[in-house]
Amino acid sequence: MADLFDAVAIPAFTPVNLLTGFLGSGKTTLLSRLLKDPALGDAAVLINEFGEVGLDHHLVERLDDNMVLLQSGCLCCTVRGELADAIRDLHARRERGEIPPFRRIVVESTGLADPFPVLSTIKADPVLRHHFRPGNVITTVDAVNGLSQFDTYVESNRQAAIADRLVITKIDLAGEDACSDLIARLAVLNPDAPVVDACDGALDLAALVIEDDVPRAATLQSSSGFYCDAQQSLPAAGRAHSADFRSLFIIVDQPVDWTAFGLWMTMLLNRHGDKVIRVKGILNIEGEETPVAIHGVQHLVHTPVHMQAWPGDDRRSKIVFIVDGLDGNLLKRSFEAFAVARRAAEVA
Ligand SMILES: Nc1nc2c(ncn2[C@@H]2O[C@H](COP(=O)(O)OP(=O)(O)OP(=O)(O)O)[C@@H](O)[C@H]2O)c(=O)[nH]1
Repeated sequence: MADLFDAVAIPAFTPVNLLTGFLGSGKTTLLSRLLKDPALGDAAVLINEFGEVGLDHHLVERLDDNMVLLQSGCLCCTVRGELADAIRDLHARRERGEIPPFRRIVVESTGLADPFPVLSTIKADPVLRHHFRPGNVITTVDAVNGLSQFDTYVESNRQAAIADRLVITKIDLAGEDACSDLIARLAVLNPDAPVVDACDGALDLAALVIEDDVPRAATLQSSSGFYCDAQQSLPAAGRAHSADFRSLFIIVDQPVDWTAFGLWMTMLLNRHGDKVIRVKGILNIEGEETPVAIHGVQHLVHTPVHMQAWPGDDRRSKIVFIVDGLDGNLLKRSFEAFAVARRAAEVA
């Protein structure tokens, strides 16, 4: 196997790119696009998720030895050691020729991660610092929810402030005019980083990641001038996380009735969207061969996506909720009530 790999020159210091951005802002979507770019075909990927169970590595729909899931906690607090271990392990396996000789690592952090400790892990580790170096930090910012997230969550400010590239997502939903205040805020948080539109068809994805290349696409500018109250928008010091985030995980054994589920989720987000910061899941829908991925970000319900195949043998539906100040039992009871109501309707 090593013969196949010999031709690829491994850089003296392999860059480690951080892909960050608040919950549901489009990191995994951008990662999937990045990995399809031939210029990034030789990247190893580390994915970290907040919550008991990770789904993102399934949603990326690329599974190989160079894709590693860092689970069970947040990269900036509980799994920092795991990050260093995972990079060391990739390095050792590359040295032994056991995996394709990646020339870059892309780390997708949780939507709640503070990027500073993540980056310092690479610099501080006695082994890693001789073989790896920090690459560009790419931060996704949600055009629909971004401004209110800056106002509410210190994490999103830190993620934007450290970026080398700021990628605004969901402009297709928000409209360009609605983004000028957001762009103005970004100009205060991080005046040096180019701000680009994820939906821009001309966007050079590889240039987001590869250092020294300025992304080829129109850099966005605010039409309303660069006003912003810096005192409000800059990160506050203090706790690792700005709110009492909890994750909740529901598994459903039986195939789900799509109409009833859609109704339940829409009602949940209408009523509690301020507290349900993120919902994502892979559902086994009655009558469908392949799974459907669902996404909600606060009050916003995204269009469901039909996946090409089941990621493994487990055909149960799995849904992850990240809530801020919402009673998890209430949510579970509401879901059970929905399931019970459905069973009653089936019997009738
Ligand atoms: N319309 C639209 N939807 C988008 C865009 N970017 C992402 N989305 C949708 O937003 C939802 C969340 O996207 P993800 O890529 O999973 O977001 P994430 O940041 O990885 O989420 P977490 O890992 O949970 O923090 C999905 O339904 C995506 O399809 C965009 O530019 N336009």
